[in-house]
Amino acid sequence: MSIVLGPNQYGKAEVRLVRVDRDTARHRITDLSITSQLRGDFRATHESGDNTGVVATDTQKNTVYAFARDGVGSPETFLLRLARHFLQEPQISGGRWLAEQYGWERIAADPQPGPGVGHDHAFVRGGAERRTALVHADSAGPTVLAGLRDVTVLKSTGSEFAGFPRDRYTTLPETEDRILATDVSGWWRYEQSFVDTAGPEEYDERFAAVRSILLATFAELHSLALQQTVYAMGRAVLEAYPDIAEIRLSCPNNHHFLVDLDPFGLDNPGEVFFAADRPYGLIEAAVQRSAADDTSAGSGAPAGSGAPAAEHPVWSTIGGFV
Ligand SMILES: O=c1[nH]c(=O)c2[nH]c(=O)[nH]c2[nH]1
Repeated sequence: MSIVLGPNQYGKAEVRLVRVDRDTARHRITDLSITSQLRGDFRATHESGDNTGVVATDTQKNTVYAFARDGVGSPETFLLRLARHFLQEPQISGGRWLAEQYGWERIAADPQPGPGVGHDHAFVRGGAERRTALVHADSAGPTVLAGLRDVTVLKSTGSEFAGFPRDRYTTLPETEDRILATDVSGWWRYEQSFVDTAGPEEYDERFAAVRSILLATFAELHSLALQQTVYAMGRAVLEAYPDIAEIRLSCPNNHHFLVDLDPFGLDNPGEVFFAADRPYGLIEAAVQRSAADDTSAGSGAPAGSGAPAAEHPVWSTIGGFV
């Protein structure tokens, strides 16, 4: 029997970085949690504790803070900068750099705030929502994913669920009018053409645009199933942006059950709900370009087959849909 070291990576997880841009009196806050993980030839440290090639996780953390002194830019460009830096070491052949960004809004300084106003240097944290970015680097170069997590949305009508099979365990009534609520999380992958040319502004603008498309589609589509809504949201993003190769979405179905008010002699015409927190439906889907349209490397399916492209290696670093 021979035992060998398999795939491995190491680094510092969840480096909390808050950067204040204070070049004018109107400050800007960038609040990030960054994880840096290096891959390469680290057999010596695992097998014999020889740390000659090990860039300490503490050094990785310090590099994050030192680089932030020059400004962060967008999460994507900051991670690309870290990746390029660490890849200069010959023993490092790749890695994975992840950012989660928390949103801060300006506190309204005026009781009747208008657009573009708000306090210069006092902020309130947004909800659970985070913007995410991931740079995965290997011998093929860097791949960039952008995403979001836990964007909580609800529509109070415009959603049905009916036509599903019934067996002896089925109790769910069919409904033509229900609340549809979810926390949208997902990742999308930029084509190399976008990564080669985009700067921080392009990443920021694109993030905002994709988020808007996801929300508008959720709002506007009359939903016959959360599955239909999820697919439509992803589809709308790919239709709007040819340089987004693929998007993966994960959406819990945050059930709102109509409360039976009959025992109290009351009707309930879709007005009083119990918001359950678990169990919840979990609807996940990748929305892809068919192999014939996919221009990225590694597309394995036969051209013109209408089949999805082969799985890009970056997805194995996510460990699921998000
Ligand atoms: O949109 C839905 N999709 C389902 O698959 C499902 N299953 C269920 O019980 N409720 C719902 N709602």
